Amino acid sequence: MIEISKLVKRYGDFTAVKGIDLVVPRGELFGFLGPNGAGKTTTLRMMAGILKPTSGSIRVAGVDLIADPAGAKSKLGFIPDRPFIYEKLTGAEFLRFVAGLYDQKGDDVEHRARELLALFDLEEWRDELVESYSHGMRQKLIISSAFVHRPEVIIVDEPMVGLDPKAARILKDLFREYTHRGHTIIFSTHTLEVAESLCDRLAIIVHGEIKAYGTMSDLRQQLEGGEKGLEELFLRLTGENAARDLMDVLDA
Ligand SMILES: Nc1ncnc2c1ncn2[C@@H]1O[C@H](COP(=O)(O)OP(=O)(O)OP(=O)(O)O)[C@@H](O)[C@H]1O
Repeated sequence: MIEISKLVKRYGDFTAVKGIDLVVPRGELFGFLGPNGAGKTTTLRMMAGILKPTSGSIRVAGVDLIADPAGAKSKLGFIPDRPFIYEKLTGAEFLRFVAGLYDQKGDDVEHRARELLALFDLEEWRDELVESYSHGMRQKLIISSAFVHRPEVIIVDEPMVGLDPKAARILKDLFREYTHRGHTIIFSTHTLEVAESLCDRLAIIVHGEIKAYGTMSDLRQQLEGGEKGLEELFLRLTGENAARDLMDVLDA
């Protein structure tokens, strides 16, 4: 599980994240939604321990990320929105390398790496250098690397970007199975259908603040939305009339 309290991030005079409180329990699949620039990536990167908060606290599986970063990070996997992989490693070597960072090696790691590569149709490419991989293949490899050491919590920034429909479907199934087995996954997405169909609970972030939070039915109640879908709820929170207002300005 992950607990964040009064989390703030300032870049100079600009406050990107304005005191977020959130608890995501064990076994939950949690989604962050929000317009461009809302603060999703900043929040996820702080949760993953790769960006230092200005203030506030983060606990990962009970370990304080600021007081004990190595201890907290040992329980985490992170999938960034822009994958970085060493070009001169093969797919299999990269997975072995990442598992090694978590002090894991041997037959179990090899077995899990093989299964993950097979799941994402990368088996044939396992011994090829990453420099020859397409964007989608790199994305699938980086996703595999977050699962290979079986962390308690996985944090994912826009997981579906660049994946073909088959890989996107596999990833959704993997997320569901992984959380059903008691792990926690937190991800951001712009795909409302993905959020609606996949998340146990979700939060909508606007201008660095959580504006709505809970299950889909909680969100509908908070916004007095009746049976409205996520798209309408989202647009109501984030300003649905932007295009119409622009047309007025353009006098179209
Ligand atoms: N290194 C930085 N220096 C200054 N401002 C930054 C920096 N990184 C992010 N910001 C600002 O913080 C705000 C939040 O950015 P962030 O990337 O977290 O948004 P996001 O919700 O992930 O957006 P998107 O959906 O477009 O990816 C934005 O206004 C952005 O310009």
